[in-house]
Amino acid sequence: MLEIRDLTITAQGRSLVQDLSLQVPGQGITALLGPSGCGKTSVLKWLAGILPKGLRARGVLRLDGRDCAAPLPALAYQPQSDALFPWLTIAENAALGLRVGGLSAAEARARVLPLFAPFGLQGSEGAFPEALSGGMRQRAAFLRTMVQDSRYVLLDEPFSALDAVTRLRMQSWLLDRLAAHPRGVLLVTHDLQEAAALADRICVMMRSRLVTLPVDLPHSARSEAAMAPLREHLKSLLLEERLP
Ligand SMILES: Nc1ncnc2c1ncn2[C@@H]1O[C@H](COP(=O)(O)OP(=O)(O)OP(=O)(O)O)[C@@H](O)[C@H]1O
Repeated sequence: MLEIRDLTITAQGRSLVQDLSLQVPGQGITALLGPSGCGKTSVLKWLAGILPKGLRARGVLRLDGRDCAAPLPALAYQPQSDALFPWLTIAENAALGLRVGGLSAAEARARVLPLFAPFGLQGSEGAFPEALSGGMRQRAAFLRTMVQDSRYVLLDEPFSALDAVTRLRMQSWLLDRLAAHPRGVLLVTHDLQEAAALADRICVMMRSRLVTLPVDLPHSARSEAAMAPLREHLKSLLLEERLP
């Protein structure tokens, strides 16, 4: 279990996140929703140990019941921007996390290349990021994150640049991958449909509290109609939060 306790993030004395406590179980998807600017990305950056200089944080991070400090090798992080290195090929970018983790170039390449076809990236192994569309770059960044063996994965709007069909494909790939290799995912998304389709629990960041909603229905039973009441509930929570 990954736990955040009483996290407060401030910028120039202004509080962005106030006393947030959040748990991410070691299996399944925890979706994190909230109005734009409520601090979701900042929470992920704090977990990843890369909070920008202008922000200050106070809070406790616990892994399996022990206090610890970011960055943790147990966490892989995919930022909102694809953060690919322009001077590396897509295959080299995709293999980077594994290389940092200690694999040789050949071993890392052997792990990432089989994923190029399911990710719709076949043929672009030797290309540089500037030659790819935004959606392709986002998939390359997703590949780089998911191919790592880390126990927890932090995903900041990983499918936002994808067209509807590719997004469904990647979401389905993620569920299959998690079924085969269980790990804990913290997924920041603005997409209520995505949260309802994927998450095992949904956390909504409100100004004064965090609302956590378990989603118990099996993924196979989550038709749009079946999930409509949950989406409406989420929508009303988010609309309520926007009121003055
Ligand atoms: N480096 C920084 N210095 C000062 N303020 C910052 C900095 N980074 C973010 N902020 C502010 O912190 C607040 C939270 O930003 P953050 O990106 O974490 O929110 P978010 O919920 O992820 O937003 P979105 O959903 O739009 O991506 C915003 O008001 C933002 O302007």
